[in-house]
Amino acid sequence: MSATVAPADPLMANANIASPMNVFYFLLAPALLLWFIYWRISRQHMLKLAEKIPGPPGLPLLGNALELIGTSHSVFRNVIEKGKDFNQVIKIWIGPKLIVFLVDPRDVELLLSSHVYIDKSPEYRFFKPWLGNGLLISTGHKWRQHRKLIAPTFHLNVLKSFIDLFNENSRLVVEKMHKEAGKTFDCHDYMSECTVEILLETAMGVSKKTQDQSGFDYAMAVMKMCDILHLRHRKMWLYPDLFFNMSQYAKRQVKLLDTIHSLTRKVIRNKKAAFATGTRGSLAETSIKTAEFEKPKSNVNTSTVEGLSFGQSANLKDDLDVDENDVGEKKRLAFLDLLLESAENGALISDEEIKNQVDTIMFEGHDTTSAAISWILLLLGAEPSIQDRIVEEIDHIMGGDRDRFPTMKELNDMKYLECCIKEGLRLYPSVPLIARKLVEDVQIDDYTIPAGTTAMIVVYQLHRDPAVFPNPDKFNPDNFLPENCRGRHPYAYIPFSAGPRNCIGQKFAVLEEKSIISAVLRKYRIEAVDRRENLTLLGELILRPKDGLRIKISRRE
Ligand code: HEM
Repeated sequence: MSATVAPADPLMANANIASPMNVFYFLLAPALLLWFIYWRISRQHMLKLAEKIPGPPGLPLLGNALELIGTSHSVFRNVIEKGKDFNQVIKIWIGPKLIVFLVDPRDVELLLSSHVYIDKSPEYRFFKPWLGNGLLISTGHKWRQHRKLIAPTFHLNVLKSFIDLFNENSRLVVEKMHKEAGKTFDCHDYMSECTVEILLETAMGVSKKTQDQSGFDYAMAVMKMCDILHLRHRKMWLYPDLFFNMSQYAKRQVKLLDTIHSLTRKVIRNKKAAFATGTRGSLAETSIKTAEFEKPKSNVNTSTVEGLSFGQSANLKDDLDVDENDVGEKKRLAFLDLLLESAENGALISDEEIKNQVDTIMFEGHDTTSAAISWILLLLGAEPSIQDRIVEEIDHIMGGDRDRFPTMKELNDMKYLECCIKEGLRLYPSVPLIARKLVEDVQIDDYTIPAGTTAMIVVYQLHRDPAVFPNPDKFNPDNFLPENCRGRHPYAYIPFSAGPRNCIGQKFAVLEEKSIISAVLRKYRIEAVDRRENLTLLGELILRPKDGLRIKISRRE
């Protein structure tokens, strides 16, 4: 028994001192010190260059982190206020992390038009459990390969086959909203459900009736998931997965992802089953059959269909503007049809990658558009004369028939409505911040921004530059009349980003918005209940107000 008590033998005592644990601790301290010295030296370049960039003073080690602690609203307000103080390039430190904000169109062009600075900032990794290696967050060869594959599935040639489904779902949401007539309600809930269901029936090609889960449940799970991701951005201690996984948020995330992924898994299962029987195209049924889209004469270039070009793509050709002659038969398939066909024909895309892309399109394709449409309904609700002008335009184009639904050509012709949509996205860009990780030093104005920095484009502020948009806070659709756009810097207005990583769904989004808004306005007069100046803005992944967007509707005679 006595042998198990404290060793009397000094040799045994020495053996304990040299136990593996003690050796580990003994070596850990110098290893950490060496690592710290190496880390400091490797950052000399960054620290030296960062010193020259203007920015608010910060605390040792923490930098400006304390200014970014708080509610989502206060953080967004701080970012916008700081931007006003400095106007051009501004740096802040969040602990060891250097962030540079850009709000000048020339600087934004330098970054976004480049094929070098295409990497998303490290915070996008929080999306991984949800979107895997989908288009939004992937980079390098995989991103290029998949972008090339997917971009043509949002070409106008494909979109024209969606018009009846856009119209059918617009009709349904107008019908659903009928029970709200005369009451105050949040229009965002309706728009979320409608935009999810449009995506299911168009890009995914399944019928919403065959999904067990409503578009609304999915949209709500997405919104709560975005809250968690945004919380991780704001709370530094939740950055490392180790700490996040121990928090209550990780458990909530697992449940939300289960709801989200169960919808996307079912979509793929349904579509695969149809595919196996040789069925291509959407499985959804529609009672609306609009007149066939007029096929353009062969010498007409469809690459810039007037009225559907936004920001940079209004002036430059990009991969979304593929000339009709370049688009092979295979590329005319809708999104999920094309992915399944590609997987069948070779190794371009695996099952897991298909799931990632479906999750990405379902998220990017509904949350952005539902926010944009809801903002516009609120803005129009405060401007009866602008509403009347849109309705006049619609009546003029559709011969005063408010019961039938517009063709693709008629949607294209709704130019004033388009100005309103553009103006809505100027004031309330669905994606208010775009972040890139700089993989190389970049010269911007008089400053060299070092590699390793996160470059943050503050779209919200860029769109409110009084030098570009006089009286920038006013809702003024005339800002987008052709004569007022002339000479405007192409990167001064970028709701869909710009350059090689711009939004692949922008034409889809504009057509969908036109279809829904024109359907709502044909039936209802809108009155804004919330005042813009009283709204608490959450500048999260998607720009939205804290308490929804409340309007009233009344039947239009
Ligand atoms: C009003 C509606 C929309 C707005 C304002 C919008 C805006 C944007 C912006 C700003 C980006 C760049 C994000 C970044 O670089 O961090 C983006 C990327 C993207 N968007 Fe949209 N979007 C909209 C609708 C859609 C729709 C309808 C789809 C698909 C159906 C879509 C699919 C995508 C995808 C896949 C990307 C990633 C592209 C890439 O990185 O190559 N978006 N969008």
